[in-house]
Amino acid sequence: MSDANHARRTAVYLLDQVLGEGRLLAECYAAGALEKLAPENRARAQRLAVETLRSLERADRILKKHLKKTPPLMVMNALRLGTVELCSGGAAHGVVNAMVAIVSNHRRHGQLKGLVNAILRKVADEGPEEWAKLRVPRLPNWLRKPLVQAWGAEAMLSMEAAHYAGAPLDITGKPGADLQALGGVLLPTGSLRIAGAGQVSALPGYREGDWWVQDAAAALPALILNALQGEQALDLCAAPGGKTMQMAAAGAKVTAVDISESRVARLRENLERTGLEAELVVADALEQTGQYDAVLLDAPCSATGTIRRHPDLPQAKDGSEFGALIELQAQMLAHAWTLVKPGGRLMYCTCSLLPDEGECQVEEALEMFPDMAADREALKMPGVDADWITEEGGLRLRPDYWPEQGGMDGFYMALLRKTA
Ligand SMILES: C[S@@+](CC[C@H](N)C(=O)[O-])C[C@H]1O[C@@H](n2cnc3c(N)ncnc32)[C@H](O)[C@@H]1O
Repeated sequence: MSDANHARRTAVYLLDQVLGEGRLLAECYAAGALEKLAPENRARAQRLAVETLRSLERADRILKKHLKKTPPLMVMNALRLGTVELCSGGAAHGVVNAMVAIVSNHRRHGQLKGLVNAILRKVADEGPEEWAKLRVPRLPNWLRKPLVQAWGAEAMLSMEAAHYAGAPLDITGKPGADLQALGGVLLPTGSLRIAGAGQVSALPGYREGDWWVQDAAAALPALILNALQGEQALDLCAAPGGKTMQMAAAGAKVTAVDISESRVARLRENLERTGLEAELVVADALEQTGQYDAVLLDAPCSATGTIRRHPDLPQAKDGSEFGALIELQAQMLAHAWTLVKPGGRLMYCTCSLLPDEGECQVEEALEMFPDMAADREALKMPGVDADWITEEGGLRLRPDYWPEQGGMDGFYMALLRKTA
């Protein structure tokens, strides 16, 4: 099998895992799904799976016309991948033959190769023209409904357009690092944005540890917390460490806590590459003790703010985990508050679009703790629209913000000060 077909076959496997087993792509990669591929083919398989998931609704609409009944999932996914490739400029001959070969090699479904051939030939003829007329893919209803309720139908369509457009590469530089060789655009909040970056580890300054990958929205919590030279800072739920590195680079003495050993290993690698220092602790944030000037809690959440880069999430999940996450966030926020020195501050944030994981958590904490006050002034900075500041005093970011610059991740953050 050619390299390209190997990548395609792996992409079909990844689609089977996401759509059949409810697994996230990151879980599949961690379990070794890409191990047998050469590095350039890994990137190719990932890109094919991600593009197919992002365009799933469009592919299904085109295929529906040609299918009398839904074939087994593996065959359906091969058809989906073929359709996405054909409708985004793939050469008909190569794509059709590849998908036929992949299905014909399958132990149980090999006999359906004729069906795949017939359907993809039709798609090759008619699909590309139809594709352009189809609507921007919508989120599945389990997620669309609460988001429409929170932000309205019009905002939902803008967010879906942002999800479909995908995300550029944003990086955070070490203070004083010369990032000119990277090109890109300096965003008003200080992140550097690079379109069509290619392989990250091949970019100038990566090996030297001059910068790290971090969405512009994800860079704001540590900027707003503003841990200073010599301050004791605690990063709860820290891995892979974007915010730990920001605080360490600012000169704070950082303790970084995360429950996942493998994710802390990634955090350690990131610190080694960038030459930054932090004390690393593999533990449950709820067990952490001590008193700190600045605490950052990037609580585990639905991650619904990251769909631009993770289109697998709405397809693999169904919302059944939300209740437990919301409860855990409330517990973590209350515990984090006990770790803040009088006169100190807590940054609470989540990469979620759901108010239950952001606005509501802070609203309830403000009611519960009389010594807690939300600092609105700290949220004002170039590039941040005053309208994004919320009633309870947090900052709401959405993927449809900064549309001309290429959007941003969905995020919520609030800076909570403890009265001395
Ligand atoms: C949103 S990610 C953190 C991203 C990180 N702050 C950054 O900027 O790179 C959430 C993290 O919470 C960690 N986590 C989940 N439950 C935890 C717990 N009970 N205690 C500590 N960490 C936890 C996960 O392992 C995961 O690394």
